[in-house]
Amino acid sequence: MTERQHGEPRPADAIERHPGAPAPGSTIASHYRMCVGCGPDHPTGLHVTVVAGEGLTVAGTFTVTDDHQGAPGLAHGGMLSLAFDEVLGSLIWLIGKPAVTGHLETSYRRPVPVGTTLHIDAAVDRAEGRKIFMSATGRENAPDGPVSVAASAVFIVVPPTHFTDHGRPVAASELSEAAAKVAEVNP
Ligand SMILES: CCCCC/C=C\C/C=C\C/C=C\C/C=C\CCCC(=O)SCCNC(=O)CCNC(=O)[C@H](O)C(C)(C)COP(=O)(O)OP(=O)(O)OC[C@H]1O[C@@H](n2cnc3c(N)ncnc32)[C@H](O)[C@@H]1OP(=O)(O)O
Repeated sequence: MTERQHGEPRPADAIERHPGAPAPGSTIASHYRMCVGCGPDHPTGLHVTVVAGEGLTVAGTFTVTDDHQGAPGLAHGGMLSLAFDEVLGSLIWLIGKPAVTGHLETSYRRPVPVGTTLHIDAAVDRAEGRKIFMSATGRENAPDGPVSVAASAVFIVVPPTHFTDHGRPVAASELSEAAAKVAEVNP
């Protein structure tokens, strides 16, 4: 193998859709019922929904409510960042490897009023070793609406034991089928 010169970018590793990934057009189930990003049982969470796209892409939605305000009537930037973390994080179900957010950058382009539905398109751009580089855009009220927020992220692939080593014991009923499989929780 030829040695890389100083400053020469490392070649990207191949990264592909997992054969067991949810089919394009199908909903990616919330991984944990009380997740503040996607959990259906969280009283004030974002209730983000995500649909698998073609290749390594997903499309998510987040509707801003009074629970998500920073300035009166406007979404808090941290909540918008959370929505992006959630949608970007759901790409792991297409790759079929557990990964956690290492770095997340959000660029706020327009204020997002309460009542807005953000349409968030996210994609895997490339991989380098355990690092997965991703990006996303959030558009106002329609898949082709104006871009309100853009984000990029580096997720790091972790062993499945990451969640059990650092989290708490969990019952399969709290997790999606896919998450229970990752966490190796028996029903
Ligand atoms: C929540 C799940 C509950 C249910 C459990 C069951 C199953 C669930 C399965 C999946 C979860 C499903 C969905 C989740 C969806 C949405 C949630 C959104 C995602 C999150 O909300 S998740 C929480 C926030 N997140 C964290 O809680 C991470 C805390 N942190 C760490 O746990 C470590 O910090 C770690 C593991 C990141 C790295 O530690 P490490 O020791 O394994 O890695 P190491 O140092 O060897 O680095 C290896 C290579 O990554 C590069 N690297 C390292 N850190 C980097 C960084 N920060 N930025 C850029 N690059 C970084 C190095 O530079 C090196 O690169 P190179 O190889 O090129 O040198």
